[in-house]
Amino acid sequence: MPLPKAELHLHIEGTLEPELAFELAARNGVSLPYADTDELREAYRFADLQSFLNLYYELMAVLRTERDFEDLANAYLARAAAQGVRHAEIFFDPQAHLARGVDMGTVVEGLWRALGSSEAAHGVSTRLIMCFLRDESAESALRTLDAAKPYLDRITGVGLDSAEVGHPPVKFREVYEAAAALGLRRVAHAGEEGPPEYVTEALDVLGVERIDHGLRCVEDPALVERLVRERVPLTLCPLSNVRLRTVDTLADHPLPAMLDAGLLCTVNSDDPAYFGGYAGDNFDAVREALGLTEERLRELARNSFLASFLEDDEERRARYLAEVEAYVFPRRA
Ligand code: HPA
Ligand SMILES: [Zn+2]
Repeated sequence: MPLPKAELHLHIEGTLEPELAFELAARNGVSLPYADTDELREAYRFADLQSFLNLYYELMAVLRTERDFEDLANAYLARAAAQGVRHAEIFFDPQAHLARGVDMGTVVEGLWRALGSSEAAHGVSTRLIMCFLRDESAESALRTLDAAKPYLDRITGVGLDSAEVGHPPVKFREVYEAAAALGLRRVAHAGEEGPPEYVTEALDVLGVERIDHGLRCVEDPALVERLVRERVPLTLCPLSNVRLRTVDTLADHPLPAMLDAGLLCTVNSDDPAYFGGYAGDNFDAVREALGLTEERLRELARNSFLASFLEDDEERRARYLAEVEAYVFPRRA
């Protein structure tokens, strides 16, 4: 049995495995510029965030119907459950679909068909977080929030993703204020490729409760001190960092130093179909590469539930936390 954990940084569109991409392409009569799954996998050599995003947006062309989004989410939930994920807070990128003529209802209803039955089908509780694309305009983000209004009973919060550098959090002040007024929780990607100042701005201007990635906070000791003091969770994605070249190798990842500093770190998969592994694979990889002790791994799992948006179900959070404390690591060969 794998260590129980929550996944807090997961783009549902980034769970599109090559096999499912080809299946959906055939179902929808969409042609992909790759001969087969092997040729597609060959394209998974990224120089940076943008080179990944180009492929990520290109492959979304196969997602057209409610059933496509349902199948995508079910495939993710099954894989996540097998790796010990008990609770998943799932990002989606509506603007990328609206731009292709796929409306908000198709996306949210389709995802919900899987998320609404996830506890029964997979034993995984879920939340949905709608992300704004930061390389699109602030007006587009406001229109997207407006389009989501009929579905707010299914959406827990808002996030901010896509190309970071040159698109500081302040650009989205207005839409985050509007989201807060609607009772939505707030998170944002910051400090993945962008500078530590973007982390500070996301906290001070957007009022976010968690920072997605936040890796580059380590360049600013005063910021680290603040994140520790205010117990701001960071949703780290170690395999993503290697694939997008934000760290050279996993052995160079600052996760151990960040934990030593007292930061509330969590480990997540980001876009597992593209970056070489799901949540459990990320835990295994950091354990191996960084020599994390069982108590450090337990701390990461505990942090994931402490950082999750389970305020409306504290009983469940307590149950998950108890599972973490009771977990017995298997003997290693
Ligand atoms: O890792 C990421 N960073 C920013 N935007 C994204 N959209 C999907 N994955 C990512
Ligand atoms: Zn991400």
